[in-house]
Amino acid sequence: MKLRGSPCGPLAGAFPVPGDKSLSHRALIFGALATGETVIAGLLESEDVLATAEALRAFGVRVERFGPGRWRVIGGQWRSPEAPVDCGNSGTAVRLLMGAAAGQGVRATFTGDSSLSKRPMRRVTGPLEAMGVRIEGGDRLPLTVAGPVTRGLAHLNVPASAQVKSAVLLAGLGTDQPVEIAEPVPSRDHTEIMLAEFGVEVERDGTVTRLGAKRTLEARLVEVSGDPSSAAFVLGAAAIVPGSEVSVKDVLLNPHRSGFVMALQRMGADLAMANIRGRGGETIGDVRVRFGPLFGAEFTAEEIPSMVDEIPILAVVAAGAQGETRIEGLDELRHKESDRLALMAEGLAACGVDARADGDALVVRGGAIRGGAAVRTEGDHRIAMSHLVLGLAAEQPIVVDEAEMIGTSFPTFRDAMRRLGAKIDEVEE
Ligand SMILES: O=C(O)C1=C[C@@H](OP(=O)(O)O)[C@@H](O)[C@H](O)C1
Ligand SMILES: C=C(OP(=O)(O)O)C(=O)O
Repeated sequence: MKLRGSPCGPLAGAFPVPGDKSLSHRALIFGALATGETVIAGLLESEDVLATAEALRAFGVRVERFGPGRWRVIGGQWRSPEAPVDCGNSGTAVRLLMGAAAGQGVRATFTGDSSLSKRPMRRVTGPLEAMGVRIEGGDRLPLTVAGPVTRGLAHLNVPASAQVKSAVLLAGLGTDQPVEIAEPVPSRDHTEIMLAEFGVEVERDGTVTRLGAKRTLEARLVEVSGDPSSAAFVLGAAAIVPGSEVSVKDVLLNPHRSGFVMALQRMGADLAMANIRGRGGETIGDVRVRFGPLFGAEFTAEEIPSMVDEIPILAVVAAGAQGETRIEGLDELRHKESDRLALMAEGLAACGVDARADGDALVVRGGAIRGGAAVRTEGDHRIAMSHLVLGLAAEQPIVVDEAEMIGTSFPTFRDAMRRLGAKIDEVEE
């Protein structure tokens, strides 16, 4: 399905964004490792998260939906699935499940779609192998992981990856040996926070995270807050469509996830945060953005992990700003659902924006956005949503070639945007 984002009037409204994808995967997996019945409210029911739910069933775990966003997971000992476990498009699903399965001492073969099958996995299987886990396969799926974990590990998490850190911590639940991870640049810490909520002893000492003696989980209630990576499309659109004013409610504001909000502020956006509070060990709140003048800015490699999935929409915001924006340290973007660095430079340029990749940096010079182009997404949800938002602020509509994949992270994107006044519609073929 092709979608078109067209120039439109001001966006206005307030709404709660759907549940956070990172928290949703973790709530299901941790519930599956816990003793007792975990109840989850606000789970993101996107394809990536549903892939995790289905995978857990293959491991013999009872996972049930009992209402919109309301799920029940009955944890216990996992069994080795006979058939390969298909993780679809989701890097988080496959990498966290490899670690968790190893820690449970089971054997499983993991597969994924064509995009996931191109993504590097050695970054996870390497550390798991060092923990005594048997691995069959190379750097790409399909791969077989066979527990048990027989050794502890001290791991240096470079490049900063929360998926690798999580896989090591989850595998570490299966041993009483020391397990620690050092991070020169911190990646998102939802695993550390949620494991502690589930009763695991997690010691955090500056840049080092260590598992303590208690490595068992007890079931609990998990309330999933709004996804800042989805909110970024809404806020980014409000920042560049003249006259807009939009608020997102109950969104996760963990400092390792709020890089995009900080970036908007640095670019001069009219932005306010309110109602900041704690929930389930995380910080959440509401964010309001009003259209106003934006200015180009520089972002360094150290800032990237706090907005790694938001770089495509940040590049779109940069297209609507005055002057040059330079975003450094984007090598990891080449290893996501697509080569996001190359596709953003290509898509923006096709829409008449002065944008280019410069080594592992993205350089965007803002100004009038011509649009009037069809853009290639290579099935990457964030590339699709970013260009649809760009179309709202362009002179001519922008068409994206494949929009189904938006369902992997933000299935209600089109409805949510349309309710705010955005013009996003299907292109008849
Ligand atoms: O742990 C997570 O939930 C995620 C970590 C990030 O990946 P890396 O760990 O590869 O940086 C991010 O890009 C992904 O969307 C979700
Ligand atoms: C990179 C992403 O997800 P994952 O790694 O889980 O596929 C994303 O959602 O942008």
